[in-house]
Amino acid sequence: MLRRRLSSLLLRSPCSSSAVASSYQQQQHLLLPTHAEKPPALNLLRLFTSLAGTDGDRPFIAFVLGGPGSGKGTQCSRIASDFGFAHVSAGDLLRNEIASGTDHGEWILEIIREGRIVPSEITVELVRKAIESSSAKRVLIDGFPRCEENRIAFEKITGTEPDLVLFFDCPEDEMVKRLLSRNQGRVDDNIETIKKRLKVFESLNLPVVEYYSSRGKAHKINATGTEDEIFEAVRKLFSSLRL
Ligand SMILES: Nc1ncnc2c1ncn2[C@@H]1O[C@H](COP(=O)(O)OP(=O)(O)OP(=O)(O)O)[C@@H](O)[C@H]1O
Ligand SMILES: O=c1ccn([C@@H]2O[C@H](COP(=O)(O)O)[C@@H](O)[C@H]2O)c(=O)[nH]1
Ligand SMILES: [Mg+2]
Repeated sequence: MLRRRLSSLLLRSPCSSSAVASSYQQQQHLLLPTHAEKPPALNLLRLFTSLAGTDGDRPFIAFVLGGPGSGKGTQCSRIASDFGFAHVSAGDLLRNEIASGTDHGEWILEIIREGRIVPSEITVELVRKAIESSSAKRVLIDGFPRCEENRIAFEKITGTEPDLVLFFDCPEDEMVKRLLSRNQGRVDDNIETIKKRLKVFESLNLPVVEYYSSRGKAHKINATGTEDEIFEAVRKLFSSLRL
């Protein structure tokens, strides 16, 4: 019974459970996975090894959000080296799944190629495992949660909330310019996919930032200017934290 209830919670299409998502679906339904894209079955019970109960011991968790190309990865590397954080990039975890030829790899690749969001039962599990296997006392989660449904699933499954949410605020034209000159061979760094990622960002990622803003957890950083200039603002914020 419990298992059935939890399965229905987790196996819903990504970001289709909230009011935000359903209005988004009406506008942008082509960007969402179809029923046929339901992932191969996972051992759902494994997902309920939560971080809850270890709350006192759990690391300080910072979610790092921002549009595609806003500089999340670049700034996370610098925070990691200057402030002793482990850097967990949800996008990298998914790309590792593709590269290591897992059961879900091809299916994940298609979703990324189309700029859509991988279902929570995949990403929450990857992120949770990465946090649990890290010995760091401070962890940056880069590029997750991507939508309200991701956020709710993470909080339910891990029994915890982030301590801090960093939001890199960058104009669209600057993000597009950066992505088109990134040159890392990513399947999603082409103008068609970038346009889709920007729509997903605005419709689905931003509500997560708004949610955490309303809880007083989100800190907006102006992500224009040089990497050094942006890091100065980041450094100020992290220096003011009691970590
Ligand atoms: N302040 C900056 N000015 C100019 N270019 C930058 C700046 N910060 C990062 N870049 C470059 O822009 C590109 C995108 O940066 P980065 O990979 O850090 O973004 P991201 O937010 O992680 O993107 P994605 O969501 O696609 O993973 C990279 O080539 C990076 O070197
Ligand atoms: O939580 C996540 C994180 C990422 N994705 C998918 O991966 C790509 C690339 O992510 P980056 O953070 O830009 O590296 C993203 O566009 C999504 O398709 C995801 O679904 N869920
Ligand atoms: Mg990145």
